[in-house]
Amino acid sequence: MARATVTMEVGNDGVAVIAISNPPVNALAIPIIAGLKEKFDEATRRNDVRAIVLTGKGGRFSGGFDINVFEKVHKTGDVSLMPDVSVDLVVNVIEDSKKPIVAAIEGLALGGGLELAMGCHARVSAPRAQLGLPELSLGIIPGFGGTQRLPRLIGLSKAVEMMLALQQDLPGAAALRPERKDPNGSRRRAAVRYLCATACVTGAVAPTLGAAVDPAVSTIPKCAVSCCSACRMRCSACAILAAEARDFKKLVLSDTSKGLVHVFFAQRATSKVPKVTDIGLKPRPIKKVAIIGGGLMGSGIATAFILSNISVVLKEINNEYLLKGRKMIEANVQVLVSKGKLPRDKADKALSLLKGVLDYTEFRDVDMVIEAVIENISLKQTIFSEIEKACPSHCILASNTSTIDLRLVGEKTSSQDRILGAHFFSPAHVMPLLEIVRTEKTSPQVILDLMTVGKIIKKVPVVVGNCTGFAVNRTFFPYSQGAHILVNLGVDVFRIDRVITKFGLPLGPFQLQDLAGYGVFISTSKEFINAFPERTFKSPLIELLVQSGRNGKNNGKGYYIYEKGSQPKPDLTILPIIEESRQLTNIMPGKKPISVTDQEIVEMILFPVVNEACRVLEEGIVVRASDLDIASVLGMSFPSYRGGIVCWADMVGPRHVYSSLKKWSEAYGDFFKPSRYLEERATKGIPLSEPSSSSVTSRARL
Ligand SMILES: C[C@H](O)CC(=O)SCCNC(=O)CCNC(=O)[C@H](O)C(C)(C)COP(=O)(O)OP(=O)(O)OC[C@H]1O[C@@H](n2cnc3c(N)ncnc32)[C@H](O)[C@@H]1OP(=O)(O)O
Repeated sequence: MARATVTMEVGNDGVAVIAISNPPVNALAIPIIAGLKEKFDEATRRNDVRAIVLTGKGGRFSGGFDINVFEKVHKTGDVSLMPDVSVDLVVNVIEDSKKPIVAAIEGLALGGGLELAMGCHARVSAPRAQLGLPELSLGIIPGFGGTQRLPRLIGLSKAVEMMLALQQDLPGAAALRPERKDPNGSRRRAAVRYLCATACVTGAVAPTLGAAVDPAVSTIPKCAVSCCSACRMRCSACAILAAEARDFKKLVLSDTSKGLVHVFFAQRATSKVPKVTDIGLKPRPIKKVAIIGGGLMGSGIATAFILSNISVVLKEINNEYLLKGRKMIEANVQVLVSKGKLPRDKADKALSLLKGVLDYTEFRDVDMVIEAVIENISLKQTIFSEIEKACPSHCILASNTSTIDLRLVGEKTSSQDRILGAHFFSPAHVMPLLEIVRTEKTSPQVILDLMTVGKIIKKVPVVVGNCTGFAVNRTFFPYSQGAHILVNLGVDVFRIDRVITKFGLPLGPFQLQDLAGYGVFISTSKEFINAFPERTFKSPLIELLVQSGRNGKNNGKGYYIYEKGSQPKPDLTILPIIEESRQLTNIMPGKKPISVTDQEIVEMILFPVVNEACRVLEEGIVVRASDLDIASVLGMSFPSYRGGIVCWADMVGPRHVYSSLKKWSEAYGDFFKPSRYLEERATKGIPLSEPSSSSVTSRARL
């Protein structure tokens, strides 16, 4: 591993070039901060140094403060692990230096990296460099003076936009002109070449922070904005910097930051799959993809590929279906154009990469096929036998099934080594998760190829094992089951949805069922009842709703009424249907509705999900617990600031999860029965996320 160092070279012209070297992103690790102080002190002392340039090696200025330090603070609770950079280095050493200091920015200057640059007397930036203060995506505010210096340089409103990541790309040559005459003007003029940064300013990440939901999250924007306003009011510089540092440290210790930092590392860990990414394989290029089935999923998948410049052959069984598929793809692309996210010429180029077909002739030179037809085993088996013959021998044969065992899908072929699941989430061109399902026969090369092309189409691929519902749907199956139990125990449907959205999920379980359509609920329920009969609850509610002519959003009538142009409204005419369901299930103790708090509603719905996650972990369906976290955030929209399902359960405490489930299983049956894994971890006081001694190692060691 390359060593983190800071170097200094002094030229004959008297310019000292101080360079940060900490690949891959020149993060400001503790030794780097110490090294910077040392080199700046030396440059200040030396008589042969007349001016200083601060830069980063390897084409990147700096990706900011070392996020690993936050992780250590979260583990230890010791905030003193973070050095005082704001005053100690940026003000006392850099800003107050008698010698002019210029930051030379290439590649990226993010977070603390940009803050260092802003402490310099001037900045020179490559036009395409990525500048941003993305701290909010980690649950914190900038802590090295960024809330003060950025507004001075680019104005308050742009600065706030950047910090809140409301505006991802400011115009390319947006000059970051000083808002007012700077008191350090003489030193600035003395700088060798004073240029305002003419950079492509990018808030690096557009976090979905759910600020309206979590009080801890909403304090972040408040802190950032109040620090910026203080700057505007020209409060004393030291007082403001102290306030910024205090708020920064307070936020670092919050659960929100813990969750978001965990998600940052969890997402990156998904790229490391033992015996796939660490055995020297090189990904093969995927230039042409065939998609079978132009329905909602198939057309979404096709959209994702053409938008990333990959040619798609879309196969349907007749012209009518083909036309429907094409129209859906065109509509997907058009939405992006209308929202200003895609220029018209790029949209036309993408659509030109789409070719509709009714037979397999075009399959002769495709690199990958993704089957996206209805969930029917024999139909899928026939298709896989046909594509095995029609495609070249290197071609990857993938299925977008969300539940069917992949060994069955490929049973009638002799190509099991190149068969795997490519499970996209609806809408496939929008949702970022790609669940890659491998069987014990899938070759590592094929997994690596799909991971690579998955990233090209801007997905986050998570490799999982083969079982009913795979990792994500299996883990979250109890989500709707728990909600149905609660309703049949007498809890109000709309209250459940309200409580769950307040917790941070975008939709409650019943609105989600309305959105997905009841057919999906009925067919997946069947699969799970077959696979796990001892822990499924058979609610008659959906069938009663179907009998009453409802099919959710599809026909405008479900738990809610859907009318064009207005928000879904609770439909109180379903109350007698719910009553009928309660009569049939007859699970209310003493025939009276149970009384529960909002917290109990959340826990009775989400603890069974945690319980299933425990089984998924025990069976080794995922490589590491954090893969389930990222899958829950990106596939099921679990709030990222809670860190994902397992991380959240560890924060809540496995003991509490276990004892609650045990109590409910005694009162309401085996659906709540704690799994062996949960019981063992809760009893021994081991976090659910900790790898078992026999399982693969954690992110840090991979
Ligand atoms: C006090 C200050 O105000 C506080 C701060 O500065 S907080 C930090 C602010 N900076 C950030 O949030 C930037 C975070 N990083 C990123 O957004 C992206 O990594 C990037 C745009 C810099 C580069 O993206 P990309 O080229 O796709 O590489 P990516 O895979 O994300 O990262 C490469 C490696 O660098 C690591 N890394 C990136 N930024 C890091 C950071 N600031 N600290 C520590 N490690 C970092 C990643 O964990 C990854 O490690 P791995 O290879 O072991 O998994």
